[in-house]
Amino acid sequence: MVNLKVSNQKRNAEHRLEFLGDSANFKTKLVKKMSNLQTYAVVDLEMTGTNPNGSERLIQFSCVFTEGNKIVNTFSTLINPLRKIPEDVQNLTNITDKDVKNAPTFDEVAGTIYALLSDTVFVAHNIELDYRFLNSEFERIGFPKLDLEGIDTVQLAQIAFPTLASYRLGDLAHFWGFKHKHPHHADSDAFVTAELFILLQKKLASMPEALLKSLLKLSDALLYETKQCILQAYENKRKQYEMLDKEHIEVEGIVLRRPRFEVKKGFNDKFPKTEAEQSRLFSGVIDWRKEQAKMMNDIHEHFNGAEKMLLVQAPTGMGKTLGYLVPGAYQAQEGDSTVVSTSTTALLDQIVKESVPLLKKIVPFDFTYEVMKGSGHYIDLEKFSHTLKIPMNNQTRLLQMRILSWLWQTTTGDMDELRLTTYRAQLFKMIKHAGVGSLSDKSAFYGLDFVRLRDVRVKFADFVFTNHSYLVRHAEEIGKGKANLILDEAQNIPSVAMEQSGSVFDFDLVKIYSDTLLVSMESRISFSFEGLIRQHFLTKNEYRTILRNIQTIDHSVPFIREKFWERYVRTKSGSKKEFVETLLSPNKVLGLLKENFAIFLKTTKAYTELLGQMTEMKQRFFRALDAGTLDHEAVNLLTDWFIDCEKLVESMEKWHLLEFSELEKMDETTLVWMKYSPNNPKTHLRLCFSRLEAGKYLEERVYGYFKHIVMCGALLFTKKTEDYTKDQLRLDNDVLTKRYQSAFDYAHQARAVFATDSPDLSSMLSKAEYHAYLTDALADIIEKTSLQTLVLFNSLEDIEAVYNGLSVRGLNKKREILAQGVNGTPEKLKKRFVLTSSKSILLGAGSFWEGIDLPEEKLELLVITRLPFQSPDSLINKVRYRNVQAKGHNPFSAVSLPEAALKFRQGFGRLIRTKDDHGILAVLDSRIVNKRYAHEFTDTLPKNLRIDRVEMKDIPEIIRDAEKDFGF
Ligand SMILES: Nc1ncnc2c1ncn2[C@@H]1O[C@H](COP(=O)(O)OP(=O)(O)OP(=O)(O)O)[C@@H](O)[C@H]1O
Repeated sequence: MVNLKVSNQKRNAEHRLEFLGDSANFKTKLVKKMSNLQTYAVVDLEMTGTNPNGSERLIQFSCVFTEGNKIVNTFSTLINPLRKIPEDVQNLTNITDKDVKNAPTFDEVAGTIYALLSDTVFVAHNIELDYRFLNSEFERIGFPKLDLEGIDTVQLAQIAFPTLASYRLGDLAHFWGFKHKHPHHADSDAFVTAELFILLQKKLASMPEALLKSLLKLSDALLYETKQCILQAYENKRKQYEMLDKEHIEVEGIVLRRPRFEVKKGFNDKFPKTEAEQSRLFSGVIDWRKEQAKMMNDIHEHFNGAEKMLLVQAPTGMGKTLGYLVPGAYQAQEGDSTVVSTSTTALLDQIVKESVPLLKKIVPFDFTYEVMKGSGHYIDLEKFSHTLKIPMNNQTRLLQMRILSWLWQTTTGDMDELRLTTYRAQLFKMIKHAGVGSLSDKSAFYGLDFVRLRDVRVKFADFVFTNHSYLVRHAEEIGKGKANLILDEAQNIPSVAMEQSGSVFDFDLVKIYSDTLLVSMESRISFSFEGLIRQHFLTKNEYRTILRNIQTIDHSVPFIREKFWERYVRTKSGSKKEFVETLLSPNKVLGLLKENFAIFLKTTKAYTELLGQMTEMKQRFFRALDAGTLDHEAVNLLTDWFIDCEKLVESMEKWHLLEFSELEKMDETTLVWMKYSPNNPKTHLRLCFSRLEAGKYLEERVYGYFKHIVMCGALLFTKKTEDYTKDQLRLDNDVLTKRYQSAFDYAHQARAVFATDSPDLSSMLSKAEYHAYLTDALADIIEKTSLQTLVLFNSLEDIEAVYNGLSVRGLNKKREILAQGVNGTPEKLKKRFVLTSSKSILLGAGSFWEGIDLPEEKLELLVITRLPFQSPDSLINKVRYRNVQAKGHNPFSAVSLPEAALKFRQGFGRLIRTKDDHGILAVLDSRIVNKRYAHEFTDTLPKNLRIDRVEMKDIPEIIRDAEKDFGF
């Protein structure tokens, strides 16, 4: 690293280069230039802030030069900004006022930097910020703007490695093990970016020519001259005349892996029952754990016995997943497949990414598995291929490039692999799979379709991994009467079954979408459907019938809505409630529709016809795109029209629930209700359907399709809730049950601290006050401790509010704070949380309470913000409670309290995952101390766990004390 000592003199460019004191290097540079070897200047800047108003100044400039994929020189200098560096920037960069006191000012080094960068290509991680900032600094002191080609390594990394959880420099450096001595220090950031840039160029060079060609076609959308990297890789490949390897196939410019069907080799290994056999099998991979071994043996025996059901209560962190996977794998040689269903997709992801690779190392034979999710998770290749031909904005083009690169690697086509924060982009609506039934066998992609291939492979798979919501809808096709079923966290399946059988018909959404379509179709101002008729895309008559069907829906759905409103909505003026739910019966709905029979029939006919017309139009559109018979405007118009029409059709999907035959089928176990805003007759009116009781549904539509079923959970029920849970799961009272002991020494591995003085939450004045209180409490803990922390919440709304509160205080600049729903999906956040090199804080709800595995230093402090009572206001819960009441029980003590206590115990279970693990639990809700039911929660915790009960202000102190005990 060259450290500059500069004089105040202005120097000319030649002078400045000599000034580097490395003239030999300068000469070699010139020689290389002449031989056309491009020099890249990989730059990183640190500044007093990022405010774009021209008030911020540079505090460090660093640059690493690369040529031919090698680092050839480096340059770095601190810069005196002639002002105070804000505290948070000093913390982030570790550059203090003292460090820059004797450094040169920008005026003094500007000439040198300018000369150094001339004739190079400017490379940066987030080029927009660095290039613009540097140029505005030059302009400020009277230099001309730099006119360099530029490359952005963020975009290149997103294309070259499309499935990473994060593209932040620190995370990428950590992922590849690049040395990053001082993150957020420009010299080390520039060095790491240079290493990354070299890696990215190598990755591009490894891509096949056909893929590079398709990427190149879209690459005008990239920032600055980032495209050049793709062009260069493509040109090099073209010169090599390399054929596409046998593993891949190209269809219409999309490079895909050739489908492979693994032929299973016969094996005949006996299930290891004894400690000696098991220890031999596990050796070098996992430990032999007594209780886990017992569980394996019990499940193996169950799979080979006569009983259908087995309940397994295995304490958290015991290794339940391998406890059922090992016997499942051995069952494959009996010709049985094992279906494993988890309660969330985050847990599904965890099994596939973490437990399956372990299992592969343990068992001495190979096994196959398939993951089953709803078809909407998968990409429809035909649809994606069409989007490549349609005009798109730059953001979408970048996404398409990432998808092209991902398709070169993926074997599943599951878009979750892309780990995007949201899948809300319009592109995903256009390319998501709508099920095998929606495919055309004439498509060039038909034989390669991911969902079709998955459905073929699943027939031969030894394991099928799915989640409860997919299982309850597809049990017949997955189980086929011969598979065994493992229900992980089985206590959750009744509510999933209830939810899945539920549907909503939103009258007003239909009206919104039909209005939008009519505006575009009836418009005479802009280019309209007449243009399509002129281009012979459709006839005038076809246009009229499509328009008529949409108009029918547009008139008659609101008409029926009014009938429901007039008859059943009871408005109470001054009601504070945002929404009211009114119970109806299927019979009442049927009666009202019968009174309006003619209009109901007309709507059904229009909807059915529109569905057919849309499919026909789509096929015609794709043919026209291939033939190139439509002009640019027509393509745009139709693309928008299809998106709007798709929305209308989707909003009408549940219309079939109003079919008389459907309504007549509904018995007393189906609940129908209306949901509306009582104070505003103009807001959405929704008709909701749901099952009241899950047991019958599970018995008929799930259990029947499996040979043996194992229901697992940490604590499926307590004495008090046993009857209720068994009733919900439709289990006999004397169902075979196995319980296992925990192997952890909680007295030495964990500590807990409870707040005694949190305000009574029910009497707090507003949500905002609760959020402010919680933000204060958490900020205090975050500022005074430095542990890897998971904070559990009961709602995403609370997470967002607290995250914003912590950010306003600047805490997210000191520690990485990951917030579910703000920074990404649970899967993505978990990966970031586990990979991150610094001690971060994760704010999570839902799946973070149960099943998520964060061993040892990956979780040191667990904060429970509030006892996890479910909202009693949702109609489903109201009805559940009413049913319990009707049976003579108190709903609070019989359902809501025990459910919350079990969830609380699950949450605590995240803390200790191995024998060497240590952790601290902090509960910020003083109901766990003060309420008469507090013991219901504490009883679920290990008996020998040390618990301190202190005022909120003393909690950080206790945590620090425990921190010392555990040697964190
Ligand atoms: N025999 C073993 N030896 C060492 N590590 C193990 C063994 N069995 C499992 N593990 C590890 O222990 C951790 C906990 O396992 P698992 O995720 O199956 O927990 P669990 O028992 O299902 O708990 P929870 O109910 O909280 O989900 C995992 O990291 C797993 O890889």
